Amino acid sequence: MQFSTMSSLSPVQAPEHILQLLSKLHRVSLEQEVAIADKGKVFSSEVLDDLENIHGIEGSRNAFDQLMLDKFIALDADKCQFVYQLINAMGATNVVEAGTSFGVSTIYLALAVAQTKAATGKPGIVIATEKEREKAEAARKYWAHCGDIVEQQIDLREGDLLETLKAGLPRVDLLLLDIWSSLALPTLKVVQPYLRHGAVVLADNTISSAKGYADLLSYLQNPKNGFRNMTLPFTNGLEMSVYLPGSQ
Ligand SMILES: C[S@@+](CC[C@H](N)C(=O)[O-])C[C@H]1O[C@@H](n2cnc3c(N)ncnc32)[C@H](O)[C@@H]1O
Repeated sequence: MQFSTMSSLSPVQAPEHILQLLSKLHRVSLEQEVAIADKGKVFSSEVLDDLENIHGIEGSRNAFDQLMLDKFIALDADKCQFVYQLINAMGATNVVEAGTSFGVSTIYLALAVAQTKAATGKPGIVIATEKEREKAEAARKYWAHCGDIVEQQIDLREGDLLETLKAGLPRVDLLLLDIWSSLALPTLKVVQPYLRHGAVVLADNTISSAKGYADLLSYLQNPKNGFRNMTLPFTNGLEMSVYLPGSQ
């Protein structure tokens, strides 16, 4: 199979049709966010606050879900490339993605896991999660367009991830939290028992959404929970924590 790189600055190696799809999907995602968010980027806690002013606490959650139903809210391309690099650097083969949407970041995770599996000979899987049936269906179509190299690496669990991640997880090398901020800590607590020593946990937008992530950040920063934590200076922040229980 012929592999190309996204651009001279991207580390991602994949067949040309996948790189073209990724560029297109990132573009659509950014256009959607500019159209609905004042800051040109969707931060779930801020959008929810705005909707609460219109619909009240009760109605805002439903209005938020409706608004997000056709939105990608994809992880930024540079962050996706970083996760791809990290998976290859760690030799990570078991990855959990909390929040899959239309499956853009998942494609990077799958491409990287295909490579680490080939390099290490270990088994592995990308466990993806999405509660909206329509989004899951669309994600599967994009992955099918990518082909076996992507499709075969993914176990998509449809439904509420606080339920779907409760059982059947392997020893997890990397957890990507790309989910509404209020769900990040509950998700981490579900996955934490499966994290291997040295596992990496990433969470998106932790600078811009520091308020929404207050509980997650204080949990990660409390040494008794086993994490060593830092904020990477990507746009809006990307939290990187390494799970090293017993070493504090
Ligand atoms: C920020 S988007 C994920 C974007 C994706 N990682 C990407 O880069 O393309 C978050 C997604 O999480 C989904 N989600 C929200 N709550 C969920 C839950 N309880 N269980 C599973 N998925 C959920 C939303 O429907 C939304 O599609």
